[in-house]
Amino acid sequence: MASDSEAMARPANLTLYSYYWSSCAHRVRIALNLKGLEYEYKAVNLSKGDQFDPEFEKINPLKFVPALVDGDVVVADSLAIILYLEDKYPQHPLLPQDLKKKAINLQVASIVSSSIQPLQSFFTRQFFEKRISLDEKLTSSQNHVNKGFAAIEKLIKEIAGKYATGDEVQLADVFLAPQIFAGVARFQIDMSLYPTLTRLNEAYAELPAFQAALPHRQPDAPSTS
Ligand SMILES: N[C@@H](CCC(=O)N[C@@H](CS)C(=O)NCC(=O)O)C(=O)O
Repeated sequence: MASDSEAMARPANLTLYSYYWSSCAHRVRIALNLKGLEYEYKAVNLSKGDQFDPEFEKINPLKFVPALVDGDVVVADSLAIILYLEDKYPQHPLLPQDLKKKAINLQVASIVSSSIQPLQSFFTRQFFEKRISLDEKLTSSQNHVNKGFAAIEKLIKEIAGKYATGDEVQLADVFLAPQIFAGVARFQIDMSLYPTLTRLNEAYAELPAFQAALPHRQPDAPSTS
């Protein structure tokens, strides 16, 4: 097994299957940037149905982005990918040693990835497409995002420093930044309800690793001109 220093020294051979607008892929882009890992970006155009291509299905049988290929390792699902990166590339650790802080980081990541994003997602909204109106869809997404944000605000209010669980950027931040971005850009969430999250979001905007991961900075983002 490679030691930590070997893993850090070895140039990575990483390919990320991503879609610029995917909040799940956005998380992985931040983690890769924080760890200083270069990667090849392979766009999977979700609006055109590229996720259903049989070639992509070989990479992720669930037909979702993100998926990561690292040499002979193929891993899908943002949390699994980021925990894999954490083990293999320990530079810029995303999980603190402190057990309480570590638990909160995992809890925030899990709230975002299982109790917010799947309920607001394109897939769920598409299922309801013909059954409920556009307004009802937006309200439903907003309710799920607000429920999750209210819980996270309470969870981290006392423990937050410059970032969600202290003065280091950790896993919770990697999951929060894309969810806040999606909350504002897609679901018009009133962030004034969440002063801690608002403050954190302002701090994320200053960080190059977060800036470079933004949807409009990706190679498959539509040109604005
Ligand atoms: N739990 C998975 C969820 C992945 C997921 O829902 N991906 C969305 C984009 S954020 C997707 O690929 N949707 C395609 C579709 O609904 O067909 C993760 O965190 O990676």
